[in-house]
Amino acid sequence: MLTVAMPKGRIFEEAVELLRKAGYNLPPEFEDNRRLIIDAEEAGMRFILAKPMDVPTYVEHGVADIGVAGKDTMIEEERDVYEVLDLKISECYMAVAALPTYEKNNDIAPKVATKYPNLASTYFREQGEQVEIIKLNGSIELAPLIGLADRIVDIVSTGSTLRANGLVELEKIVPITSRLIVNPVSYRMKDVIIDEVVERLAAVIEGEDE
Ligand SMILES: Nc1ncnc2c1ncn2[C@@H]1O[C@H](COP(=O)(O)OP(=O)(O)OP(=O)(O)O)[C@@H](O)[C@H]1O
Ligand SMILES: O=P(O)(O)OC[C@H]1O[C@H](OP(=O)(O)OP(=O)(O)O)[C@H](O)[C@@H]1O
Repeated sequence: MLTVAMPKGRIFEEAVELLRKAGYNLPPEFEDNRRLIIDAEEAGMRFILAKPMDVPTYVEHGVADIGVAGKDTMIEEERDVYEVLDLKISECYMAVAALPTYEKNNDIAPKVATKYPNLASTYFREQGEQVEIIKLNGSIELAPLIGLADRIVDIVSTGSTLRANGLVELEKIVPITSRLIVNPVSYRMKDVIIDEVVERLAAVIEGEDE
C-alpha cells in the first residue's frame, strides 16, 4: 500500500482527475469531502486528505509516502522531501500587488501582508529591500484596503480578485503549479511502485501537453 497525502480544496479535484486518467481506480468515497482517510484498495493506495500547506509535513515525516503540493507550499515550507514531477495543475503565480496609489518611500520599511512569510522575506531580501512582513491566513487582498499593509504577496490566477478589489500587480515573483513529492526513505523502500506512479502520471501529463 502506498499512502498518498492529498490537499483538500482546489487542487484536490484536478489531482483526482489526473490519477483516474493514469488508470487508478478511485472509489466513490472521493466525492464525500468529509472523509479524511480513504482506502483505494484496487489502486493499492491509501489517501489522507490534508490542508494544502500541511502536505509536505506529512510526507517529510513519512506518514505519507508521496503527496501533491503546490510549488508555493514547497517554497514556503522547505521540507526535506523530493519533488519528482510537475503535475501542471492548479497553475497560478506569486506576485506583489498594491493599491494603484502606492508609492515606494525608501526611508520607511513598507509593510507586506502575506500568507507566505518565508517566500516573501526571501524575495525582498534578494531585491535588497527591507520590509516588515505581516502574516495573514487568507483574504490577503483586504490588507492594503484597510491600511494594514502597503503591499501584498499573494497568489494570482485570473487576476479577478486583484481587479475586484482595485489592486494592481507590481511584480511577478514565481510561477506555481502542483508537484508530486516523495519521502526520501519511502523512495528507497518502495522505489518500484513509486516510479510506476510517476511514469503513469507523466504519460498523462505529456499527452495533455500535446
Ligand atoms: N486562484 C488560484 N488558482 C489556481 N491555483 C491556486 C489558486 N489559489 C491557490 N492555488 C494553488 O492551490 C493550492 C491550495 O489552495 P487552496 O486555496 O485550495 O488552499 P488554501 O487557501 O491554502 O487552504 P485553506 O483555504 O483551506 O486554508 C495553493 O497552495 C496553490 O498552489
Ligand atoms: O487571480 P484569481 O483567479 O482571482 O485567484 C487569486 C486568489 O485565489 C486565492 O485565494 P483563495 O480563493 O484561495 O482564498 P484565500 O484568500 O482565503 O486564500 C489567492 O489567495 C487569491 O486571493
